Amino acid sequence: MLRPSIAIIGAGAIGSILAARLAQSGADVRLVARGARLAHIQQHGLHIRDLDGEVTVHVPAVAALDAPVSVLFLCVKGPAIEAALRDNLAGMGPDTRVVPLVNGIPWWFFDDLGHPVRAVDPDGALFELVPFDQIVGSVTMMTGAFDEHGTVVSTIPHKLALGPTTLNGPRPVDLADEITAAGITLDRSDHIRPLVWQKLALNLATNPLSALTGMTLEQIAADPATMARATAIAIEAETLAAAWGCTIDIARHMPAQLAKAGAFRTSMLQDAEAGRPLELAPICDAPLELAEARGIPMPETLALLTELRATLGTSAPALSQGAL
Ligand SMILES: NC(=O)C1=CN([C@@H]2O[C@H](COP(=O)(O)OP(=O)(O)OC[C@H]3O[C@@H](n4cnc5c(N)ncnc54)[C@H](OP(=O)(O)O)[C@@H]3O)[C@@H](O)[C@H]2O)C=CC1
Ligand SMILES: CC(C)(CO)C(=O)C(=O)O
Repeated sequence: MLRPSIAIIGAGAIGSILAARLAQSGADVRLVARGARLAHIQQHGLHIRDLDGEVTVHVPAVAALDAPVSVLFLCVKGPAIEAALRDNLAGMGPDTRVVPLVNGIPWWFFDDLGHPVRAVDPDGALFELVPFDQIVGSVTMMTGAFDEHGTVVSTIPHKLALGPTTLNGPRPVDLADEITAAGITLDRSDHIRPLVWQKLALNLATNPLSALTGMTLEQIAADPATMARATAIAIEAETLAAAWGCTIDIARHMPAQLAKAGAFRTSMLQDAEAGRPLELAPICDAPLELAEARGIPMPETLALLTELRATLGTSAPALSQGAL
């Protein structure tokens, strides 16, 4: 049987793990990378250490796609999506399924708002670029971080949730075999939206706090004052999700969940430590925008974000485009 052609844009933590796992299982996969990372991957391959051990995997790596693929995974930070897509328009044909493995509120999430969420798609460019019926909804439930040798390290089992963006949207049917063959547990859900809200709540409650304090997830769980702050934000996220018609239950499970995650530095803490812009637009600004639209107060979230931005000052420009 002909296997689907898969491309992954973004050779960071998540893109590298996904590319390596898919390539190891014999998938027809290529990875779009840039700069020194592209040269390194072309010369030395991808180095991954996860629960199955340490491997070097050679994956075809290119600077840009030159022909349509069946499945296009976006593994870049939220604010980089538009440029990544524009650089790779040749990879997107009328049958390409686009799977954004990106934290926060996805740009396609509120098509029923009548206008895009400004924080994630300020002028509707993403709506224009990707036909809605080609998008597969997703939630990334895996972790990755580069160690000092350039190896991507992951310490939890790899898991992805994929599902149609709407009940009529494309189903990730032909992707399921590829994902599971790659040793990634697949949660195939016809109701991806509650999972997106659930993950958003976790990221909102932990990512900015970790970037502000430098704490790992288990350190947040172990520090009563910080955990209380995370819980208050998770409760605000629950109220927000409910205002948009979705019941989620995360705050009371969070201490145990964070303790179990161990010494993981969130992707936002990794960015803060590397002096990179933070992914504030989809994870923080978008929920605040949605809260404003429904008249939901989120004082704890707003206070944290204000403190984080003040701490970062102008030396680390946020990629956020939201009007905070
Ligand atoms: N890391 C984690 O544990 C988790 C991350 N996530 C989410 O997954 C998404 C990806 O995160 P992560 O892998 O950590 O991010 P990284 O910052 O590690 O990787 C992003 C990669 O995208 C590349 N990139 C950006 N723009 C382009 C472009 N135009 N063309 C080609 N490559 C491009 C970057 O290249 P360059 O370095 O040159 O900028 C970088 O290699 C984010 O939304 C994150 O929140 C979700 C769960 C866990
Ligand atoms: C692993 C997790 C859930 C931590 O908040 C994450 O998504 C991230 O680091 O961005």
